[in-house]
Amino acid sequence: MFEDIKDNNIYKNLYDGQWVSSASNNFITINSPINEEEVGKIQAMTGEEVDKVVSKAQSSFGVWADKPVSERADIIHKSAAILEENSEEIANILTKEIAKDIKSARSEVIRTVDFIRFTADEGKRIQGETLQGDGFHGFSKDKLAFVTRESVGVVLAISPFNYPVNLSASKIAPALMAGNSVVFKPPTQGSISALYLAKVFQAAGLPNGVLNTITGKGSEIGDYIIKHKEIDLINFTGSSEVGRHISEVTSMVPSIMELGGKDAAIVLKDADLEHAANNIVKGAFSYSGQRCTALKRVLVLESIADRLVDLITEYVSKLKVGNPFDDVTITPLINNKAADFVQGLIDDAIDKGATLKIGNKREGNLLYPTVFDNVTTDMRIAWEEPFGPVLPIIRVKNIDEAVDIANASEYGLQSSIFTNDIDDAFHIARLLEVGTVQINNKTERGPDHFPFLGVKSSGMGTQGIRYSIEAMSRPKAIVVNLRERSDKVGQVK
Ligand SMILES: NC(=O)C1=CN([C@@H]2O[C@H](COP(=O)(O)OP(=O)(O)OC[C@H]3O[C@@H](n4cnc5c(N)ncnc54)[C@H](OP(=O)(O)O)[C@@H]3O)[C@@H](O)[C@H]2O)C=CC1
Ligand SMILES: O=C(O)[C@H](O)COP(=O)(O)O
Repeated sequence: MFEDIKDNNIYKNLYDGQWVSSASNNFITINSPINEEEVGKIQAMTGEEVDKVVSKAQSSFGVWADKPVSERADIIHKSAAILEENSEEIANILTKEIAKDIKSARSEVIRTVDFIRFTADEGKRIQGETLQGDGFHGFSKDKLAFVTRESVGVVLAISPFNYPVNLSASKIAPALMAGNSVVFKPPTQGSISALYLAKVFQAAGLPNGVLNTITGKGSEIGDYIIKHKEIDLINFTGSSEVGRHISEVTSMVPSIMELGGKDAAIVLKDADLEHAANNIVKGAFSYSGQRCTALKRVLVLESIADRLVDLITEYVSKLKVGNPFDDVTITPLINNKAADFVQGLIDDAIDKGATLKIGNKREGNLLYPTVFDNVTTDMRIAWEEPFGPVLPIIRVKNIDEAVDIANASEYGLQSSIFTNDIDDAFHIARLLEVGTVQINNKTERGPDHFPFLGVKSSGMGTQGIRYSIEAMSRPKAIVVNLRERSDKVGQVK
């Protein structure tokens, strides 16, 4: 099934329905973060090849957009079935390539199967509408708008390393259901898993040229792709830094961005502390904290802080650390640079007097889960996104202080509130400057048909199955202006 996507472990790219090699002869070796072993090589594509890919996507889009939506849905459903059949092989590649623990890798693939199926069904339900002019002063019933939903053209999908299958499919499938063609630039570390996914869509029967891939380092080829004149919409997930850069260098290109976060868990006096601690530990440490929605700080009322800190420390001490192919939660970070960055945040917190409860142990890029109590707002860890297994706990005097600190972040993805008082929960939820507030649960993106969005530096636009299809399509109004008639008036029964 995946034979044609590589040659001697050098992965090719999907172009016009064929797996092709780059003329650049410039390869990027993908080593496993687990042990540095080579997983494979990918190709650094040239600007000229990018031009060919984008114009192929432009010329192929009309045929796909014209296809009845039911036929598009059949192909998308088939890709879900093919992905499911090959889930074990793809989960294994994922684990090797990004060191995600095998259980989470499997669940990433199966969640993606479900996502694609739901998208195929939802796409069929998305309808236009008709409007009558007389709702607006000065207009009559003789003016009628037929509003349909149209594709936007070529969608550039750029995904991050931490969910190379799921966050790629969650752009590609809705873009395709909306009738667009797709140029897909996967994360370099994650490219191999992502190319498997592209093969799955191709094998399901997508017409040639409707989905094409571009591999190469974002820092080298990224700007060339995003500034391409024939890209009609950019759907990007990644760091706020790169997201901001994309906004700055593109002009008049609609974009959807899911960016970084610094999600806070606010724990009130009456919370069920065991439930809160359990959720906080899962939320902060799954995939070693390399999730945009990871809980990245705890704001706890002083009166219950000792107990909560003890519970969190106890649960963290039980987390298993090691090889992602074993039954562990904490695995090596994506690379040494990422581990150095997290270590810098840990060192800064220690220098400034935070209380280390557990952790601060390192073996190369494997960082043990680390918890700090008594973190103060002069410490970097109070504000910066670690994307690693470290959790700062900040003690607050009251709810107002918790809300102020939560909102002082440059990010605004999600927040959790733990309390048994629904009035307090709603009151605080309304004050928080984030896309989503979770009451009595960890922060998380799913279920995937819920809206997913960030405010401030956490993003723009909204994703989530129906929201994504809508965001990657546009309304078109055809307005009929009937001639006025004076022969009969009034309501016909
Ligand atoms: N809000 C959300 O939904 C999510 C947010 N994130 C955020 O993503 C970050 C971690 O992911 P990471 O992959 O490191 O993020 P990056 O921003 O480094 O990279 C994301 C993607 O952008 C590409 N890229 C880099 N530079 C450019 C450029 N100039 N033009 C076009 N594309 C470019 C990368 O390619 P290459 O790999 O080749 O550099 C990669 O495919 C964290 O900050 C995290 O919070 C992650 C997941 C979800
Ligand atoms: O990339 C991320 O980090 C995701 O969008 C978060 O998804 P999750 O909450 O399901 O882990």
